[in-house]
Amino acid sequence: METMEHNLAAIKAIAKGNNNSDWQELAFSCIDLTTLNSTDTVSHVKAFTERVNDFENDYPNLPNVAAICVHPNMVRTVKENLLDDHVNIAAVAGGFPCSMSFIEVKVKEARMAVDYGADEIDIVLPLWAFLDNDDVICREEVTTIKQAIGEAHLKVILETGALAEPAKIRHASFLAMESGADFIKTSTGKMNPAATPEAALEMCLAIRDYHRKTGRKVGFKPAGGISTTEDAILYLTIVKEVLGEDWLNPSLFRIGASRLANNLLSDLLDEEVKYF
Ligand SMILES: O=C[C@H](O)COP(=O)(O)O
Repeated sequence: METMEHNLAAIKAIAKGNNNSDWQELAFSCIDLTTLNSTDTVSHVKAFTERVNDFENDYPNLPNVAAICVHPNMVRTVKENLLDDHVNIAAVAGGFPCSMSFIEVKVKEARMAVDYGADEIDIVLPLWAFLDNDDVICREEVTTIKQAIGEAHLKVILETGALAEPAKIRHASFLAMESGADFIKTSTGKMNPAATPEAALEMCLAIRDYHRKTGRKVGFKPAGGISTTEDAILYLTIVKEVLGEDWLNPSLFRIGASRLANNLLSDLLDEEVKYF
């Protein structure tokens, strides 16, 4: 633990030096632009998608976000309206945010989201099983959903705020990766604490060790409560220092956030922007 805190202090110092327009642009291009409210409506999600469509024209010198992330019943609306085919559609599924449903329902929900157009599926590791040390159920659920969604990418949310101990975060990371996760993600954004640099560091160390063991590169997605440019640059810096340059792109790094994009844009353009 002492070593980790020491490493994090060093990484935080490096992150301060990384807060420049190149890194801010990179962070922006890795955003999963998220709307996951119980008040989301079809008209809201349509307007949200149209902002992403307009972005290329309005800011031709900037990259667009990596994906739009919505509830599964809103995938169809995004699919029908999204014009930029470089922007993916991500859906939370599998009984998000608590994973308290039947595996048959979770599989069906994830598969339906893909059928309506989702490229990426974000599920929550079944904490009700993990916290009882039932690794078998955790592996079965992740493996079954992964198989059901075919070519779509699977992100597994560990809800690190509920795990707290570094050893549990590491164990959950390995369970998810060994069961086929393409990304591991910190948090749902629906409980506190959400993403923390400590949890991110532990997860990146697990991704590094899993890669050394298997040769497979698993992506990392911090999410939940990330709203400032400084936060985003710190998570990018953790990834760079632990995993290296290969991970510094949207195919291996995402930031899930509902409030970050405007703040990054404001810092990039040096004026207050409320675009999304
Ligand atoms: O998956 C993404 C998170 O739900 C976003 O959380 P946030 O609304 O705190 O940014």
